[in-house]
Amino acid sequence: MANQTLIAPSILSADRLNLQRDIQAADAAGADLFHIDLMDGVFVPNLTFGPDFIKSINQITQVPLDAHLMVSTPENYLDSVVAAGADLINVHVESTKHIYRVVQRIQELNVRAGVVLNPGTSIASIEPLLHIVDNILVMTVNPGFGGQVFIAEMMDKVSQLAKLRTAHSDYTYSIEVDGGVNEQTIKLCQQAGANIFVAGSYVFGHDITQRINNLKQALINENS
Ligand SMILES: O=C(CO)[C@@H](O)[C@H](O)COP(=O)(O)O
Ligand SMILES: [Fe+2]
Repeated sequence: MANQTLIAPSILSADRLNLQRDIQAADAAGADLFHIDLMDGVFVPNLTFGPDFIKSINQITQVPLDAHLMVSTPENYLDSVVAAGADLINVHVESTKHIYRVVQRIQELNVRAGVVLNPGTSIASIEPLLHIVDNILVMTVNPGFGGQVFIAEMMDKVSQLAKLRTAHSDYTYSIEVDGGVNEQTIKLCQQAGANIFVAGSYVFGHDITQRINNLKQALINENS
């Protein structure tokens, strides 16, 4: 996962009444990771899924699961999210008083630990964590909802994180982007240095196979 290029469909935009159908279509189309947004209505003004939902998804796919925790005091959910089958857990810096401890706890549970930067959160806020985190998720929209417009200014943050990793041999994090990713914006993200690409409304509610192919193709074309 560290340097692998991964397409991560965000379940938030899948059809809730046909979730299994949508997930299995994305799985068959070559989804590399499923991104699951947990929102508690406190850290962000929206309510979504809990750990039981992750467990259900885990039962219908072999694709690894990325839990994006938009909850206050995420430490209360770590054990249950791991037990539910998450392979990567991303936690917002502002959601806990003890971000270092939260990262350590996720890693103790043998799961990859990521920190999330909101559009208004700087790299400086996670500087003491850069040598221990497995992933950094750069929000390219404000957290809480799918279908928002990509904030291109966040590409500076992505490229700075990529440069810092090159300059420090002990920094091994992957770089993930989340929000407003489509067949155009994914190219900007890749050029800036991201390698995990979350896409919700671009993938679901459309021809899922075609949309995942478009994202992969955009990356292939960038490489060639
Ligand atoms: O975390 C979030 C939103 O808070 C995302 O994961 C969204 O689900 C992305 O949706 P799109 O912007 O791709 O529609
Ligand atoms: Fe997300």
